[in-house]
Amino acid sequence: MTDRLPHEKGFHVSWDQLHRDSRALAWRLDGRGPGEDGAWKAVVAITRGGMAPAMIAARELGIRTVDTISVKSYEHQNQSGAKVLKAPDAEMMGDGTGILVVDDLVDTGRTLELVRELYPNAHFATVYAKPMGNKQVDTYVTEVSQDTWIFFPWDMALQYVEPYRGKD
Ligand SMILES: O=P(O)(O)OC[C@H]1O[C@H](OP(=O)(O)OP(=O)(O)O)[C@H](O)[C@@H]1O
Ligand SMILES: Nc1nc2[nH]cnc2c(=O)[nH]1
Ligand SMILES: [Mg+2]
Repeated sequence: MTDRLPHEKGFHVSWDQLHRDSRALAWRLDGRGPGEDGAWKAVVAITRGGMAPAMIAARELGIRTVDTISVKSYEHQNQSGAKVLKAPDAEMMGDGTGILVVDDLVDTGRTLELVRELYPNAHFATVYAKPMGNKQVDTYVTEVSQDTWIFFPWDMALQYVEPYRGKD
């Protein structure tokens, strides 16, 4: 995106790391919902990146009601450049009370800002957060600097590398 700083650093997340961090996120949220015993009503994943963390969190917290919201961001000059392509069940969502909205990360905060406008009482959780967007998140696990690009396991593959001293 045009308003993002250049990314000087890379933060590479393996499946194992993502699993551990998503579990840590779930444990932080345990018992903090508005229901009986602090239960949450449902988990809503922001697709696509939120789906794996949301699945892991739903499993940890014993939540079987899982829905999705799909947000597409546009690179226009105006701030209203994000659009909902697929909304979760309206009756279930209400104003967001008791709903755990999960995404993999918050960067500028634009995606969460839009979802928050729609469901102001939902709880917003991400695994990773950058400073520009972290005020949009209620709970997160790890903060990385704004000039860091996070590489997720679904965007990577194992590759052969030459030995440090070159081939024999
Ligand atoms: O805080 P922001 O600046 O809005 O950026 C964060 C969003 O960007 C990425 O999703 P992306 O839109 O790239 O789509 P994807 O999840 O389908 O990969 C990421 O998964 C977050 O949803
Ligand atoms: N994979 C990935 N997607 C993003 N979308 C916005 N910021 C990021 C990032 O750091 N990594
Ligand atoms: Mg996303």
